[in-house]
Amino acid sequence: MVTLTWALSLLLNNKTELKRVQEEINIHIGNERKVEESDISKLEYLQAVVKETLRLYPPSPIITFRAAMEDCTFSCGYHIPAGTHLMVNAWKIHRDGDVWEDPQDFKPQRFLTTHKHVDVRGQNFELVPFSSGRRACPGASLALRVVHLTLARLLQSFEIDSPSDEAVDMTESFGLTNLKATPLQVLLTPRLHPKLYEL
Ligand code: HEM
Repeated sequence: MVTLTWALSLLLNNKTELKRVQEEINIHIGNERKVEESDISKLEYLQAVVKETLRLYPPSPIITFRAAMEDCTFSCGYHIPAGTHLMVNAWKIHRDGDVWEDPQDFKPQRFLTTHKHVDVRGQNFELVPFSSGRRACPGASLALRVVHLTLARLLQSFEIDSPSDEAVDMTESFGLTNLKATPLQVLLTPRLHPKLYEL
């Protein structure tokens, strides 16, 4: 829910990207049937939007409860004695200007070009929304399936708009979970045949 809220907010503030995902869904699935889970692998731009959302707004921005198992010294000079309690600032890593061009900007395209091989599952340390290693999020696969399918269905089924002309407020809350500080309001207009909305 947190990631869906941020993804919709980002898309509302970047209408070209919103149209591009909807166009991709039109091309690969059309408007005669609903998007299914098996379609997601074809929706590369949608996947890039989800990655870019998790980069800019990782739901768990600080990864906590770690301790150094042995003394170690980083190449940059930091010495970490064994037993030191550690926290990883994923939010900061995800906006590191040495790794990401225009780190504050929403650019899903980067995951189809310069960062094509960077994934969110903990193998690439510049993008760790689910953390990494043996205590990484065990719900990552489920979360990714739900986020992709729900976002795809929403964007396929509805034109999405803001009730006002103002940009969506992107203020983040403080805390262990990165919630949007203000509620997201959206106007939904059906864009498919009425029979596709029947339960
Ligand atoms: C977009 C959605 C999600 C994100 C970004 C996320 C992210 C994370 C992160 C960063 C951690 C900390 C891992 C660490 O300390 O190294 C974590 C832990 C955990 N997550 Fe998730 N999570 C998500 C969804 C879920 C879901 C859907 C479930 C369960 C169905 C889940 C279950 C857990 C559990 C049980 C842990 C604790 C693992 C441990 O301490 O060994 N998460 N998650």
